Amino acid sequence: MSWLPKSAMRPVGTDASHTDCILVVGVSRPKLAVVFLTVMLISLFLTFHVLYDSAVYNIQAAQAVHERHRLSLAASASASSSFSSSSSSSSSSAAAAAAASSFAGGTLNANHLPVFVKPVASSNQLSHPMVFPSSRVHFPKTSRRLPQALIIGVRKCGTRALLEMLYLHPRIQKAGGEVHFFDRDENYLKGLDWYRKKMPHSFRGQITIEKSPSYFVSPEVPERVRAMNASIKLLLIVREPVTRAISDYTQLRSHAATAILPLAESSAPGSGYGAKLPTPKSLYAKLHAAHEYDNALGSGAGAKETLTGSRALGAAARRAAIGTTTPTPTPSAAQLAAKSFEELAIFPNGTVNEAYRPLSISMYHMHLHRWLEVFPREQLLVVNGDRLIEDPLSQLKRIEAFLGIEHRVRSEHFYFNETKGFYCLRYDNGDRCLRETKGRKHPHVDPVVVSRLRKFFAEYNQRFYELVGEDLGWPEE
Ligand SMILES: Nc1ncnc2c1ncn2[C@@H]1O[C@H](COP(=O)(O)OS(=O)(=O)O)[C@@H](OP(=O)(O)O)[C@H]1O
Repeated sequence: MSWLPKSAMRPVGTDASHTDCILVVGVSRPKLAVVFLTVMLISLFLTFHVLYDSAVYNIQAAQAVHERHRLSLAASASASSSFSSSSSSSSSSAAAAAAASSFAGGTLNANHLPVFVKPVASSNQLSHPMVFPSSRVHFPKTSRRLPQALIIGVRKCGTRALLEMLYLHPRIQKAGGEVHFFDRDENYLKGLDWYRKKMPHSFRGQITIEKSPSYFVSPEVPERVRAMNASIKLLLIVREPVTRAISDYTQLRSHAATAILPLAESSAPGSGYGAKLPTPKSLYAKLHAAHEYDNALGSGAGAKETLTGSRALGAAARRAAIGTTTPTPTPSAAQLAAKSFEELAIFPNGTVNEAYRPLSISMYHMHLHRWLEVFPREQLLVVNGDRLIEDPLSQLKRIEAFLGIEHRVRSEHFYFNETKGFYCLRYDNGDRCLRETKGRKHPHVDPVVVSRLRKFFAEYNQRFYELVGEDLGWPEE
């Protein structure tokens, strides 16, 4: 750029008395000017970036110190009052009711602040791990990532509680609902990109988890999961099989429908307890034939699981038409809903209706077998659902170790809610319990039937213990 000498300026027009003049500014080296301007813009951008950077860091650090402080207060309060449970639990349940849905309600809690916050050098040291040891905050981009871990089931064993409890950990991100990518063809055919878009945003280093309990019992799922990620970590939560079946029945009945396979009758005589155990293959063939029925039942939470009579009956009719099952008259959903668990689980001749869906899902060994044909045992962790109810922390510690993440979920994150009868979660922004569809009151079941079913399951359970290499100690009568 150069200034022209004064002589280069001349009056505009003929009237020299006017002072108007033209200043001509020329750029002698345009390329250099462009470079100069670019450098200016870049430094301007960097200045703003650093300012923004440090502002966000200060906010995060303040929040984390606050959270840490709050947790230590809560811990000391609970230690001193050793559970002011009844009053706090009722207020907590009110808070939970207000929270309306599941534990977290989808809001970010302080634990889910970016995990790269620099620790504060004080006694209030942040509990957030320092991923980047430098003195300034780094901003790794968030993106939607395919899950690195799956809760594959089992339905009614505490899959929702497990996911919400895991979400307490800052390294965990969860898919909000059940995606049913691998078990529903209409979703699977949409491809992995569709699935990825169903995942939450996560930071690098966080683990995304999805849960769809029907994955466990759907035959095509293990191969499909392996095709996506052969080293994925699998979480399987199980519960004492008879209790699980009763829970399943309770849920189905509460939706005014009850699961009974139309082909159940064909397996009635001599196929129940005391008869020769069916092979996993033959049992599985039956389940496979009833797969549509399973989908009609749904396997997720809440209303999705409602079995509409027409849909179930339609599936049964189609199967009958293509000859996959004995064409038996199908009772209406209302008739089924009116039946007791005892009637559905045990035939009048005293044998166990092993094709009754709530029972066949509880035959864990049969389903697990297929998973272990595809995945090595070390890639699967069996979580004890009964223990998760009584002592969630013990199970969460195992899972943290299995997932290779530091122990971050602490007893301060839980409190026992007397009203609900379950542990609820303590977030920085409030206490949350699972909604009322979790922890329903089970109907009274004749102890003779319970004992009969436990005997029936004893051998199946042994096979399951052998597969997982652990005895879960479920009662045998
Ligand atoms: N903390 C806490 N709060 C409430 N409920 C808890 C909790 N921990 C485990 N459970 C048990 O979870 C059972 C429901 O299991 P799922 O979430 O797998 O059900 S579903 O398949 O998704 O419908 C549910 O079964 P039911 O008691 O039969 O309703 C609970 O026993």
